[in-house]
Order: sequence, then C-alpha cells, then structure tokens
Amino acid sequence: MVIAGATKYYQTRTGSVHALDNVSLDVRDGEFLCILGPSGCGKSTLLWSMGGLHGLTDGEIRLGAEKIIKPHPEIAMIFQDANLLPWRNLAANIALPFELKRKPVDQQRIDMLLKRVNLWGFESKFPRELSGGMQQRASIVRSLSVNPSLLLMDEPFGALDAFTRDEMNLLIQEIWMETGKTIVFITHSISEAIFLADRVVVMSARPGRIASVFDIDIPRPRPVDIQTRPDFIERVLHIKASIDHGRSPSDGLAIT
Ligand SMILES: Nc1ncnc2c1ncn2[C@@H]1O[C@H](COP(=O)(O)OP(=O)(O)OP(=O)(O)O)[C@@H](O)[C@H]1O
Repeated sequence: MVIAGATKYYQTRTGSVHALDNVSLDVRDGEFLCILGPSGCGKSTLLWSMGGLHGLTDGEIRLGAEKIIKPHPEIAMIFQDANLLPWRNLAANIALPFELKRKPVDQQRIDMLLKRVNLWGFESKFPRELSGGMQQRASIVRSLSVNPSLLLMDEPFGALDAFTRDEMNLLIQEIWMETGKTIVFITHSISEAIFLADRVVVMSARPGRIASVFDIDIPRPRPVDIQTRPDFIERVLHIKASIDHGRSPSDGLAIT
C-alpha cells in the first residue's frame, strides 16, 4: 500500500482540525508495521483512511493500482472493541462478512481459524458469554475468514489486561508468521510496537506527521520475556527519547 501526501482536515462547528499533514509512507507487502504516537496525532485517521472509511482532504492512498476511497475486499479492520453483534452467536457473527458480500460461507477456513485461535467448540456461545480476549480472537477470525491481504488493527488489545494482551501479541505474531499477511497495527505502547513490528512509525501531533521510522531487526519468533532483556529496553528508551524530544509536555504516551 502506498500513502502519498495524505492530508486531512476535519470540519467542526468550532473550526477546522488539521489531523494529518502530508503523510507519505510505503507499507511493504507482508510487513508488520506498527504506528505509535501520542493521543490525537492522527493514527486512527490515517488507519481509517487506509481502510477506505475516511476520505482525505488531499493526497491519496493506493493498494496496487487501485485508489482506496471506500472499503476494499482485500483490506480488513480490527478495532479495540471486538464489535460482535450481541444478538448473534459466534458462528453467526463470523458469518456476517460473507452475508454482507452475499458469498457462501467458507466453513472450512472458519473452522481452521477457530481451531487456530482456540475457539473451536464455542460457536454457539453469545458474545456476553465470552471473555474480552475471546471476543477479540473471534473478531480476528471474522476478519481473516474472508482472507484479506492487509489487516489494519486500531489498538486491538488496548482494553485487555496485561496477561491477555501478551497472549494476543504472541497469537498475532504467530498468525502473521503463518499467513504472510501485511499488518498495520496502532498502539500507544512502545514495547508492544517493538515486540511486534518490522518497522515502527512514530507520529507527532498537531498536525499529525511522521516524526521517525525505526527498523526492528529482532529475529522471530519473539518470546514475551524478550521485553525484559537489556537490548530490548535500550530500544524502548531510544524510541522514547525520540518522542520526548519532539513533543509538547501535555502529550501522553504509555511506556509499558
Ligand atoms: N470525526 C472527527 N471530527 C472532528 N475532529 C476529529 C474527528 N476525528 C478525529 N478528530 C481530531 O483529529 C485529530 C486526530 O485524531 P485521531 O483520532 O486520528 O488521533 P489518534 O492518534 O488516533 O488518537 P488516539 O490515540 O487518542 O486514538 C484529533 O485532534 C481529533 O480530535
């Protein structure tokens, strides 16, 4: 995917908000890219535009030769809230994208994915009967069931407890290694970004711009306890220093 000069102004009753300023970035096929930055720096605006859910004021986003101006079958999105419909059981929730596209349900692929994320046997359960981590795993199955090439994840594990978050990070690392999907993942956590990414893009706020890009060459699979190793902590501090250098004192960014 190519992002070329992406610029976005929101028009509000109190004036216009400059959310993205001339953001250009090539997302390489098959890479795991994490976007990090303080609240309000335009991460979601950028990701939603990549998903065809928001229009840009200027610039463009392309997938191959196609300009992204509306949702695209090759692009799936996962949000912090699993967004399962409460009145549908797991099977019916996962079948939804097929219904919307009026396509036959690929049960074989869904079963394979359910087994992969340890939800096999839970198909008749309703969202309220599942933990937050299970709901998020179901939303991952729902997104992957239609076999997109690009997965856009907007702070998908931000609402989960630390243990579940570690489990989900391991799971998404494994899925990425097995499937070769391109993943763009937004997070507030520097450690989560370094743990997952091939490249970490740091954005700065007001207006949202790319401040720096860091290559993360740590071999995979990366175990969770890698985050306590001195060289990992050094990377965290290095990225944190670059953020502190370029931000105003009111911006917040978790260091976890
Ligand atoms: N629909 C909207 N209408 C008006 N302004 C908006 C809208 N959505 C976002 N903004 C503004 O655009 C800027 C960027 O917001 P965005 O949600 O993209 O940032 P973010 O980095 O994802 O923040 P967070 O980390 O808090 O989710 C902010 O100043 C925000 O208030």
